[in-house]
Amino acid sequence: MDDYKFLFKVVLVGNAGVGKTCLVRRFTQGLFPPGQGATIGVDFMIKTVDVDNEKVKLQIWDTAGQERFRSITQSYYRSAHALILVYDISCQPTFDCLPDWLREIEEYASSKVLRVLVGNKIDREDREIPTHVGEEFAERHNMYFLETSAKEAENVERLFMQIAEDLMKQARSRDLPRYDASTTNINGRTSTVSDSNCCSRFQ
Ligand SMILES: Nc1nc2c(ncn2[C@@H]2O[C@H](COP(=O)(O)OP(=O)(O)OP(=O)(O)O)[C@@H](O)[C@H]2O)c(=O)[nH]1
Repeated sequence: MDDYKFLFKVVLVGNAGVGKTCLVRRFTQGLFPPGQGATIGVDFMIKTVDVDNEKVKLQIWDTAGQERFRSITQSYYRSAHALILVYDISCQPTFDCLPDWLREIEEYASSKVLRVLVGNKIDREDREIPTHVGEEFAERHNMYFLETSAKEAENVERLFMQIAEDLMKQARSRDLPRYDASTTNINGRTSTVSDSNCCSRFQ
């Protein structure tokens, strides 16, 4: 039976090739897929986890990093409870693009969205971005920070579990409205909420 107490929408963004799909696959299926093709548009996977003995369903949206899909992926920001912004610690340009991604997030996502910065591929030996540089960026922009390896399964479980715990805490303290699938529609109105701006997000 598909019973759960909370449903949260988590959206991954970041440059093409930083490992978004691999992070999602690692967490939801426990594998590191060989020869992963680029994501076309948006894909999603579901995983239900236990937090404090409650079932929390995470709907994880994996967006394409390629510029040509940007207008599609932007429409998914709006109803996100959490946004994971990913860069590749061995690829400086993916870090240099972070301010552009933040501008997108500011424009399209709720100001209350939980924002997480992730430096992926820490198994690689050709690191270009030191940990402290990622940390400082995250601190400056009020983001939670973690370095991961989808390949070696490092910190991946921790990343999503931390998000689930934080969102549950917020939901509990702010009495989050019941999630309604129709709220994922960017122009969607729902009868369950009175403020058309907030939908299933935190107030
Ligand atoms: N060494 C290493 N390689 C990784 C890791 N995560 C992903 N990769 C590799 O990076 C490449 C891109 O991974 P994807 O998960 O497809 O990247 P993406 O961010 O989803 O890319 P788009 O779908 O184009 O936006 C693949 O060749 C992966 O095998 C990691 O943690 N370590």
